[in-house]
Amino acid sequence: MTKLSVNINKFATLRNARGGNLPDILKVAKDCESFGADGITVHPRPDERHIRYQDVRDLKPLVTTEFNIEGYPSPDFMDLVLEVKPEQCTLVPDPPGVITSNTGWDTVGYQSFLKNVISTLKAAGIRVSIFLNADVSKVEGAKTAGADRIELYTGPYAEEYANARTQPQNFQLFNDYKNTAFAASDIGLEINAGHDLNLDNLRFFKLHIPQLKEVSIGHALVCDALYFGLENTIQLYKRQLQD
Ligand SMILES: CC(=O)[C@@H](O)[C@H](O)COP(=O)(O)O
Ligand SMILES: NCC(=O)COP(=O)(O)O
Repeated sequence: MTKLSVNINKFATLRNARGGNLPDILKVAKDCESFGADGITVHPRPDERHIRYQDVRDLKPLVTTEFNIEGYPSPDFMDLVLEVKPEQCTLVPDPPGVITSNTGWDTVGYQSFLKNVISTLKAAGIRVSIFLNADVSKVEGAKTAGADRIELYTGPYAEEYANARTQPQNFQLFNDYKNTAFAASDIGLEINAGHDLNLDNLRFFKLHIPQLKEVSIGHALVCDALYFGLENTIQLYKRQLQD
């Protein structure tokens, strides 16, 4: 079964809208775990518009499943991750101020930078995943940089999946995801995926990428929780991830 890591960024967005502590994201994280989440993901951004650096520190002793911290490896981010020591760190090439993540790493151009960052994280015992587009040509660079896993950036998949309902013959893009996943697993990289996954598109992805270890899902899951409740929603997502 593929693991579900719940990204709790959007709960922090709601909390920050009023400046108080509602919802309490520490309680949210604990509740997600007790409702069945296999992990908790956070993506502290430089402007701290949702998850704050202090949230990450406060979450660490409470999270009993897998803690996954995502972000661009700036000096501040690296200090935080090395202090908190999550089970997994997912490196994302986001420039500061981007609305949301929108591409994977150029593992060729950033090879020596990634190698350096990844060796530092791995020396601290942290598993490293790197955010990658569905592009076979970037897979080898992920391996030589020292990553343990890749996280397939599924934003374009989600967009194409929605269109493919009316024009399934146009769903060529999915071959790129399959080829990238198989090329990665052939050289010993494990496969995560995330971004814009939802209750419509998750099952198809899971069924066609059998190596899928873990997905991290936030935005759509939080939107669904408004209608179905958090516990039901987590169970609905988990059902999509069954073998
Ligand atoms: C790497 C990735 O795809 C996620 O972290 C996603 O970008 C969520 O971040 P936001 O909640 O800031 O949009
Ligand atoms: N790594 C992807 C993630 O954590 C959540 O992305 P989204 O579901 O909020 O688009």
